Amino acid sequence: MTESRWYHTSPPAKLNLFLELLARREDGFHELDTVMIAIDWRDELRLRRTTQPGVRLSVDWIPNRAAVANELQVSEDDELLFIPTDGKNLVVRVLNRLSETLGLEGGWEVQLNKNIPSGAGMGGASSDAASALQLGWEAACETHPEMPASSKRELLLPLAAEIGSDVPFFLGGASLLGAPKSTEGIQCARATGRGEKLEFFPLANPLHAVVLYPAASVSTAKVYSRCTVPDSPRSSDDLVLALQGMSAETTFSLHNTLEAPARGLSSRIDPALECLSKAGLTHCHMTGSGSACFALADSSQQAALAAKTLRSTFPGGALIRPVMSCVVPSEIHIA
Ligand SMILES: C[C@@](CO)(OP(=O)(O)O)[C@H](O)COP(=O)(O)OP(=O)(O)OC[C@H]1O[C@@H](n2ccc(N)nc2=O)[C@H](O)[C@@H]1O
Ligand SMILES: Nc1ncnc2c1ncn2[C@@H]1O[C@H](COP(=O)(O)OP(=O)(O)O)[C@@H](O)[C@H]1O
Repeated sequence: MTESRWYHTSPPAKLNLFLELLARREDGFHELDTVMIAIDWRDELRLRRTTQPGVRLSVDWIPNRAAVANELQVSEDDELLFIPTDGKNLVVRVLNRLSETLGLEGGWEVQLNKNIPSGAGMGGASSDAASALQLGWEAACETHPEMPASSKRELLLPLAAEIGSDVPFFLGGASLLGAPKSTEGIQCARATGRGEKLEFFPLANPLHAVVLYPAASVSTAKVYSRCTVPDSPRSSDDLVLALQGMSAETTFSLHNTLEAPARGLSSRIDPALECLSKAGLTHCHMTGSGSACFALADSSQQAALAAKTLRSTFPGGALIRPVMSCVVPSEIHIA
């Protein structure tokens, strides 16, 4: 077995523009209707195949742990900065499963540099896992040229869904069908089921936003456990049409049913929503199971200015960034 070259990409985060519970399932999960966009707040992931078995993962923060701790106003060993490097990391888990599925000898060397806050409702772990799947496939094809490219979709999609509800979203749509990237322009998806059943669609216009992570970790399981399925769930139909520029309505509304229970679990979400609203931004909501919140801006300039103002006015530690919608999956480069 030979070693491969280094493959790298920049896993994007996501925002849930809409999230509604439809039913509680027998397996303890909920049937969802959610609309997700990928945003250009990115981790950095590099990997190669090695002759040594197992997954050797090293993790650091961008630009460095001390700078991120300072921005969050926490110590460098605070729980907020903890990222597992063992089998609890979804990157390790997905590469072990890929090796098993493809019957690969040897192992993997991985470098993960975090930018996306962990446990923020921004899908950082799920996105890293999807990128590791994509890079792992490319590296495996280099050392095993006999692998049929046609089997990529039927092999990777089930693995992604097994690792987490949001992982399939970050694999993207057309790219798994082998369509050339340029024909994609896909930046949004409606997800149902646990979140793994996806309908990708193009945004009529790029979305600009400010994301504010208020230095608080919220347990996804606890948030869901405090939710009740509404008698008449809202539908994302109108939003999906509006995002594609296919609605007669000039305005649209966003919604996240996990927001209320999450606000009861963390006192940092209300001030985040309030400050985003006072910064002249619209559609202020929490993403996913939180604690990160976002608000839409009319342009990248308005988003940059609002983020700058918020960094000087928001009380306590936070990561505050202007962001823009982007395509999934992210570009793969070979070093
Ligand atoms: C909330 C969302 C919204 O996009 O993302 P994040 O906020 O985590 O980014 C997802 O539904 C996160 O899905 P997933 O990645 O599977 O959540 P996990 O952390 O694996 O699940 C933790 C727990 O959340 C509950 N859960 C999760 C997904 C789902 N559709 N229904 C649920 O009830 C289950 O109790 C599960 O055991
Ligand atoms: N690659 C990873 N990056 C960040 N957190 C990870 C990763 N792999 C596993 N985790 C664990 O997953 C949880 C956070 O997952 P993450 O996707 O960042 O949260 P959310 O889905 O709420 O945005 C934490 O418990 C963290 O320890």
